[in-house]
Amino acid sequence: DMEFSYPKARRDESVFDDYHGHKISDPYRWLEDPDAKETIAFVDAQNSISHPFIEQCPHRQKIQESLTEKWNFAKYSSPAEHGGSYYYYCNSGLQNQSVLYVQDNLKSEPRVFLDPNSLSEDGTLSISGTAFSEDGSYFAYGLSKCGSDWITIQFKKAPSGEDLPDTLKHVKFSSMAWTHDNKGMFYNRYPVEGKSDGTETTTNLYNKLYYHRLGTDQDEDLLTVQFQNEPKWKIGAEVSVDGKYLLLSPNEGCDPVNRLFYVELDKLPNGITENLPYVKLIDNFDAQYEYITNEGSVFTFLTNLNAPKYKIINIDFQNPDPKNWKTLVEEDKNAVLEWASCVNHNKLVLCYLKDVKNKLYVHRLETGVLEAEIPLDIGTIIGCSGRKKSKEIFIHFMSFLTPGIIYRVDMTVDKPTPEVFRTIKVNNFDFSQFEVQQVFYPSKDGTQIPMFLVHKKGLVRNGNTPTFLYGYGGFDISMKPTFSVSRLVFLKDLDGVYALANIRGGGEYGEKWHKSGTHAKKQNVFDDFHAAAEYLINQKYTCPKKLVIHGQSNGGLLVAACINQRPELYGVALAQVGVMDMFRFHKFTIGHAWTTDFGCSDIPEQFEFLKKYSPLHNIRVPKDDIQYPSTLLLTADHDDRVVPLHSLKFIAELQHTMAGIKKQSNPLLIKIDTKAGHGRGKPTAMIIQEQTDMYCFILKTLGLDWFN
Ligand SMILES: O=C([C@@H]1CCCN1C(=O)CCCN1C(=O)NC(c2ccccc2)(c2ccccc2)C1=O)N1CCCC1
Repeated sequence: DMEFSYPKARRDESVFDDYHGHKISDPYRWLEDPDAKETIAFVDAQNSISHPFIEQCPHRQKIQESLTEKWNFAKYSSPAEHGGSYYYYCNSGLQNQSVLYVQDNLKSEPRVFLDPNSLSEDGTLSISGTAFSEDGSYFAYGLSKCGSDWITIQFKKAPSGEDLPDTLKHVKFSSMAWTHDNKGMFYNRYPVEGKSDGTETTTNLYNKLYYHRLGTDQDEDLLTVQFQNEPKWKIGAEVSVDGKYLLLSPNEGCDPVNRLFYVELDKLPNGITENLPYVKLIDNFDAQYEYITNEGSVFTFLTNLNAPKYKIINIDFQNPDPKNWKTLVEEDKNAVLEWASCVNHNKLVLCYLKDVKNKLYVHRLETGVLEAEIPLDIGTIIGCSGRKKSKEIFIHFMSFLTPGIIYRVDMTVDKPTPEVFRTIKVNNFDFSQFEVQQVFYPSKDGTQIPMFLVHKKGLVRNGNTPTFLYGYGGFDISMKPTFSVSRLVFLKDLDGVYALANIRGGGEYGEKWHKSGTHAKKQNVFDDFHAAAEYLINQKYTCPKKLVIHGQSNGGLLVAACINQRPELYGVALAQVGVMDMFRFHKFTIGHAWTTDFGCSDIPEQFEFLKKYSPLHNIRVPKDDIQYPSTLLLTADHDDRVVPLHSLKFIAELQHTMAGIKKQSNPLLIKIDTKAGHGRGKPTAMIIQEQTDMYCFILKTLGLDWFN
């Protein structure tokens, strides 16, 4: 094992903060300025030790070839009908970005409608957000550079694809809502203050809703809604299916809660103007109200009001008092209602998650009565396209060993049955040699936690199989079975086990499950993950040295907190774009929106529970002969969701703490990519490089040979 000499990073012991009487030093505060020469030098110095370690992997070439070859299969989205034409995404296999195609009908010759690959050499320009006008004659799309959350909105005529000159800048976390006269679109902007290319860390406050009239300049756009006394609020905007209402759903963080205001568009004396007058239908953050459809003034919402697993209610805007609200579909205590869609004028398609498996049902809109189940295999619905006026829907199904099946369902019949519209195929991969099982294991407090295991059939449990454990644990986000070709490399070529732990904080069992992994209960998330590792070890799947843990974003925080707490339990830790400084995260970009899960160090009792697990503030030399696992942090210079400073400060503190400690022979490294962001929109070439890097790190640190 190489004895590492880590780059020396200046420790400024003079920097500290007083948190409610606690003096907390922050010696790497200077790393919070991404443009400082010293920070750039630190990044280069770190890359200059992590690159060679990863590049010198003897199997790198074979790994890259194996990943590239398996990645090279055609990927499709469900088709969606707009203005009588059908649109769908397709990636022929190794294209950096998927291409949007249009065809006159489902059988006719497709034409390229929008090919993002033609817009940048290296594929770092990606589509982020799209919206067709009501009659399908205009198409708005957001373009993101290098994976930043900032987008520039541009427009095309549809279905011709002819470019229009309109360009909307300084857009982030935006709705895109057309008025049904096809004359313009509502969208969100943040105030302009300095650099905004995705490498800045400045906070995003005072989100505003504008209306853009097609054919005019952006500086003529109308500032239609803003909340000057609520800097954290973001304004979700939607136009109702009949075009008569603008629905405003302000939210102030990431909790599934929103207020609900509305504007009757055809009652505006002068049409759309600045400072639209809105009616406050629901003026609290007690619950979420997600618009499904409306019949006149009777609106149908998906809500978690007194229903942590969600239900469907009707609110008549003419009789808005909550005592007049009606439940259309009751909460199901045994399944989470994830989304609902109105199709074929009078049907509701409801998608449930039951023990982390999706189920689809059809109900009557008028009565809420169940009409039929749409039969599906065990797996995940990753997409559904169809609108109120559609007579058919397309469902995109996926699971660990199913790359994708797109079904068409005729919604005009009594018993809607899925017919295969398209099957996504992976060439020369024999899925029959693998199996998936779902197990339930007890966490520290006895809570039963679901976990998926994927591995070759006939696996011998000898306690020595390389195992890859993935988790997230927050923000009401559920980790569902999906297909990943890179995972198959691990299963096939390394004879490994892949484990997906559905730990608390996610949405797998609704709002109670989410809440039980937040604020003062965040430790439950880490306990659930430790317990997953212990289960895999006690059941003889693997041993600590062969156990790889991986998490991204909130999952990067999970991995970092877990190796601080139980370094002896894990062999390799991959913490990608993680949140590491729990005292300061709310100061940067959209970090203030995460206090709904994390809390905030400005509040004394919240500082107390953050202090207990904040990765940056809980690094210490493990006791006895225990050392930190082989650790690789990954981040990128255009990540403006979780700014890179989190990972830079964490690796600096970790290397400082363990430098010179003889027993720490496992490498503690970070890789900072350029022209990349938090993850969304990353081009295929960069994804393959990143997966190759991770596998090289795993192979080298697990001392594994490469089989294929
Ligand atoms: O990235 C994150 C967290 C987790 C999920 C979304 N997220 C975010 O930080 C999302 C930030 C931007 N954003 C909102 O603040 N509201 C969303 C939203 C979307 C999905 C879920 C929750 C909020 C929005 C709402 C309405 C209209 C437009 C946008 C949105 O995109 N984290 C990074 C690490 C910790 C949490």
